[in-house]
Amino acid sequence: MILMKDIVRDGDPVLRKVAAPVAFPLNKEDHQLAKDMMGYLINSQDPEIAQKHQLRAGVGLAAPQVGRSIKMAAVLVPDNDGNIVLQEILCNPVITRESVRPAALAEGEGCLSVDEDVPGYVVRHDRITIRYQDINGDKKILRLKDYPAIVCQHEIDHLNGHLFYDHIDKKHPFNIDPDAVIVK
Ligand SMILES: O=CN(O)C[C@@H](CC1CCCC1)C(=O)N1NCCC[C@H]1C(=O)Nc1ccccn1
Ligand code: NI
Repeated sequence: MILMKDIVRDGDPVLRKVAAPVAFPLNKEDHQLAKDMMGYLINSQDPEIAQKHQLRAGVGLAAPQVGRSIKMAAVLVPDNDGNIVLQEILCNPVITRESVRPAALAEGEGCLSVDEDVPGYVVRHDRITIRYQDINGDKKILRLKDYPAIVCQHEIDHLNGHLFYDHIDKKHPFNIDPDAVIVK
């Protein structure tokens, strides 16, 4: 079971590396890691389990955040009513298309690997197309917009050594294109 103590924090170089592609079939260790990463998200979104184990609720987790520099991330994305709209293990994900139109979370972003708050709009793309392989190595395509698109961009960033605050305008953190979608 992954706990907060297993989550690597900003300053550790692993968070700034470009992670290595995963090979299929996944070896036992990487297959178990995928299960454990999704398990963390499921546990963290259950108030009782999260409270018991002091887990910060998360909607995504990338392998570098648990010290493994491989291109694998788990996403478990609820809508505002708490219904799961995206549950997937993204292996070797590549964003093949991205809208010109920007989007940002109204509340800004945080990261389980970044303990301090960094205020400001994290400017991303409102719509993206992702090509990836699932846990079995099957090639998949995802076309996403708004919140699920933002979550996946945050996770794919981790696999390429980027953190959310890299996308905040230092001088004008709350400046954003008037055409941007502000996602609640
Ligand atoms: O790389 C992955 N991470 O760093 C975990 C992050 C990923 C999200 C941040 C913005 C887009 C993706 C994460 O989930 N959070 N960031 C820090 C604390 C809050 C938490 C969160 O947004 N929780 C949440 C939201 C809705 C419903 C349930 N829980
Ligand atoms: Ni993160």
